Formats: sequence, C-alpha cells, structure tokens
Amino acid sequence: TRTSRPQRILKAVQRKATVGDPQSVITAIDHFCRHREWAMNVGDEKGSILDSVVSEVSPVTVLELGTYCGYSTVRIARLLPPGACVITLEFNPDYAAIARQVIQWSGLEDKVQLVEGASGDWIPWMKEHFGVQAFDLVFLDHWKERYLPDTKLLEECGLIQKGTVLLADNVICPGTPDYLEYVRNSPRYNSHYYRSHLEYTKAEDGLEKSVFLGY
Ligand SMILES: O=C(NC/C=C/[C@H]1OC[C@H](O)[C@@H]1O)c1cc([N+](=O)[O-])cc(O)c1O
Ligand SMILES: [Mg+2]
Repeated sequence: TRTSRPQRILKAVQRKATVGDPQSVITAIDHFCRHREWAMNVGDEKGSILDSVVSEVSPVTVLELGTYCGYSTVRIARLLPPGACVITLEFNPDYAAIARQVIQWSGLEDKVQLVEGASGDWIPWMKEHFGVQAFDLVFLDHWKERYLPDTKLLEECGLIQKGTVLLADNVICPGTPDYLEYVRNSPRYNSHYYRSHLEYTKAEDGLEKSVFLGY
C-alpha cells in the first residue's frame, strides 16, 4: 500500500535535512508541505510566533499536546537551554513513530520526552511519572475539542500555576470556540491573540497566548 503522509514527510527530512541540524529539519518539512503536500504542522509563519513566545518564556518544562510528526517539538526543543525539556503527548502510534525519527534526526532527543497515549489519561500522572511540579509553557495543538477539558484537567492537577503560559494553535481554523471563550472571559487568565494564517495557506488562523494569573 501507499506510504502515509507522515512517512513521506520523514523521507523528505532524511533526503534534505542534515543530521543534528534542527533548522534544516524545519526547513525541509516546510518546503515539502508548501510545495508537495499540505500537512497540519504549525508551519513557518505561526512557527515564528511560537519561537518568540518560547524565547520570551524561556521555559524549563514544556508540555506539548499533539506531536504529529514532531515539527513543533523540534521548533520548541531547539530553543531550550541545557536541562530544559519538552514532554510531548501523541495519541496516534503511527504519528508517534514518525515523530521519534524526526526528533532523532534533529539531534534533540535529549530534550524531548515523547509519550504515546491520550492526554486525558496521562495528565493526572504527569507529576508522579515525570516529577513535574508545574509547566512553564503548554502548547495546545491536538484535538480541538480537547483543548478546554484538558486545560481544566491541568488546572485541577496543579500543573498550571501562576505565570504558566498556554499557547494554543488553530483557535480560528479549525477553531476552538469553547476554549477561546473560557480563556478570554476567565478572570484567571490574561489572553492575547496573535493573528496569522493557517499553515501554508492564505486562510486566517492564529495563536492564543493565555497567562495564568493564579487563584
Ligand atoms: O486536527 C488538527 N490537529 C489535531 C491532530 C489530531 C490528530 O492527532 C492525534 C489524533 O490521531 C488525531 O488524528 C489540526 C487540523 C488542521 N486543519 O487545518 O485541519 C490544522 C492544524 O494546525 C491542526 O493542528
Ligand atoms: Mg495545529
């Protein structure tokens, strides 16, 4: 049978990118998705906004919900100082298998913990299993209808504390209306919308950054 799109993305990385060079991995995926096949990576335009937020927060512990092929995992991990790490959750085992290889090709495996499974199952175990106190940054990019329930679960588990930054992809397209309404109306969050475009297209999309103010 035909290869999958994630497999074709990995091939493009192995053909075009240099082992140990995260920027070349990012460039190879963006080129493939812009000129060959669209794929749901955060992409170069929104990726630059992601970069600026990561640099501003300079997080020690990052949680990424939704790994896909590892494109945003590499974008985040390449900016982390020694000792900092990103835990990334992916439900789909085929995506996870590709992402592991993309992350390895970039040489960033020491800064990444890729976990296969459902966010709702894993979040309650984060403290115990990974020794995480609270996350400095959470990048939401998984199932859009899971953004709100998982945010509430992270709050309940004490994994979001004063100063934690939530950065959510696709708040316009495909859209996460209930999540947006929550973070924009809650007195416990300070929210800002970074207007951009759906990856590799001219359609509007953007990232919502929400800082938790504490209880
Ligand atoms: O569904 C999106 N992301 C969530 C991914 C969900 C998939 O990964 C876990 C599960 O196996 C599911 O099939 C998405 C969709 C679009 N889109 O334009 O359709 C654009 C994006 O940036 C996205 O993150
Ligand atoms: Mg997305």
